[in-house]
Amino acid sequence: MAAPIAVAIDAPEIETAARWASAVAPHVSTLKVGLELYLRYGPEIVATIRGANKVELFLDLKLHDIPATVAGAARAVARLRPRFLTVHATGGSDMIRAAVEAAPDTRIAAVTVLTSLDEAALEAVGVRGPASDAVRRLAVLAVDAGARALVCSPQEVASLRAEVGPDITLITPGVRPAGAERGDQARVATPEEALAAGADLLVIGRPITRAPDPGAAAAAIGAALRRARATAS
Ligand SMILES: O=C(O)c1cc(=O)[nH]c(=O)n1[C@@H]1O[C@H](COP(=O)(O)O)[C@@H](O)[C@H]1O
Repeated sequence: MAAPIAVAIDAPEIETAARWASAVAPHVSTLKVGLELYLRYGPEIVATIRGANKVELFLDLKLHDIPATVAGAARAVARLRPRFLTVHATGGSDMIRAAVEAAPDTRIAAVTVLTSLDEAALEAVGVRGPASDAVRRLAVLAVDAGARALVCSPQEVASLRAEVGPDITLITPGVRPAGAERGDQARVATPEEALAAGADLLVIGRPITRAPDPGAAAAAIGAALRRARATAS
């Protein structure tokens, strides 16, 4: 079974993206296309990434605007039939609901607090207290507005699961295998920790795509997750 991993295909050009996609697709459930590729290539990149790869598509555009504009944007990309589409939860209830209504066949995933932000960075933008408090507040707001998926760091997954129940898909970037470079991620955990905490889908980019052999890196993390699952059950 493909591992519950969304590989972030954050490449500067389409040829590299296609190479990464075909290398990792046999090992993972999902491929994620984000702003870097979508803003350069638009729907063409979605067709390329899907190509012959049997994977779900995660379109990570992190929409954040007034409700009417987000509705229009969500409608524009809904025809690409992504499994997931991200919006920023801080856009508020009406904006999230507008996205949900505009893309009924897509799971709108509300990004709570970016995994690159630590407590000090949050305070600098006016959010006081632990990141987990803001994550919880935004998660409840997003689910009440109809979002069926949430993006948070692995550090908040266990408490969010208790808060929102089993039916909401919990997606965690900020995943770093032991010893991997953290880069710009602040709130991180290993793949095994994220899974044990209750994440449904782990977003992993550079630890896979920047490895000497991305296919082997994806396979190795997938195998580690299967071992962790077998030990836990
Ligand atoms: O929405 C996301 O996917 C996302 C939310 C978030 O809070 N943090 C975050 O890193 N991401 C995305 O997850 C991916 C993480 O990539 P790596 O840091 O290379 O593993 C990037 O494509 C980010 O855009």
